Amino acid sequence: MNEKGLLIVLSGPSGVGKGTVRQAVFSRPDAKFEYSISITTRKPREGEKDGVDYFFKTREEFEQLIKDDKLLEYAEYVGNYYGTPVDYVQETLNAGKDVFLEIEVQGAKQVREKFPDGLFIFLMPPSLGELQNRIVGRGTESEDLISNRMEAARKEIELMSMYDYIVENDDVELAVDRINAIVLAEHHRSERCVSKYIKLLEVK
Ligand SMILES: Nc1nc2c(ncn2[C@@H]2O[C@H](COP(=O)(O)OP(=O)(O)O)[C@@H](O)[C@H]2O)c(=O)[nH]1
Ligand SMILES: Nc1ncnc2c1ncn2[C@@H]1O[C@H](COP(=O)(O)OP(=O)(O)O)[C@@H](O)[C@H]1O
Repeated sequence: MNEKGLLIVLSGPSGVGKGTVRQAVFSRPDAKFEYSISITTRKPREGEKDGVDYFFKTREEFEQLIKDDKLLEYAEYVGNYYGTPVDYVQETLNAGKDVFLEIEVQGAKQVREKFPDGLFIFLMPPSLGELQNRIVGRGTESEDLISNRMEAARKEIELMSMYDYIVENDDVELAVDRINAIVLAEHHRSERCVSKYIKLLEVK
C-alpha cells in the first residue's frame, strides 16, 4: 500500500519573505515536494503565467469554487481571494508525495483544522524593524498603509503558537536549509520510517 505524503504549510506575516523563500525551496535541484499552485482573483503581474504562478480566476468563478467545496482553504487578502485546490492536494498526498503550500495565516489556520497532522512552519522576521524594512523595500505600500500593515503583522505573529516550527528568515538560503532539515526530521520520526527499519530485525 502506498503511504500518504506529508502536507507542509509555510506561512507567516505579510512581508516576511514567504514567496521569496518558497521560490528558493523550489530552485534547489533536489527539491522533493510538489508545489500546490493556488487559485486567485488578483490580476496577473508582468511575467506571471496562468497555471504556473497561479490559476487566475474571476470573482464569480472563485465564488463558485467555494460553493462547490473545491477549496481546502481560502482567504481574502488585500481585496482579492486566494485559495488552495483541494482535489490536487488530496490526490498528490494519496500518491505518496509531499505537498508544499505557501499561504497567508488565515488560510493556514483552516488547513490546521482539516489536517492536524500536517507540518506547519511559521516564517519569522529577525525583528519587527526588519519586517518593516522589507515591507517598505518591496515598494507596494504607501506610507499610511505601512503602519496598518505593521499592526496587521503583529496580529499575524500572535498566531505563531499554533505552528510546529518557527523558522527565522534572516537569510533566504539558511531559511531553506532549516525547512529542509525540519521536513527530513519529520519523515524520520514518522511510523513509515520506523516500520521500514523494524523489518530489518525480521531478517535472521
Ligand atoms: N490563504 C491563502 N493565501 C495564499 C494562497 N496563495 C498565496 N497566498 C498568500 O497571499 C498573499 C499575497 O500573495 P501575492 O498576491 O502573490 O503577493 P506577494 O505579497 O508578493 O506574495 C501571500 O501572503 C501569499 O502567501 C492561498 O492559496 N491561500
Ligand atoms: N532573508 C531576507 N533578507 C532580506 N530581504 C528579504 C529576505 N527574504 C525576503 N526578503 C525581501 O522582503 C520582501 C518581502 O518578501 P516576500 O517574499 O514578498 O514576502 P511575503 O511573501 O511573505 O509577503 C521582498 O522585497 C524580498 O525580496
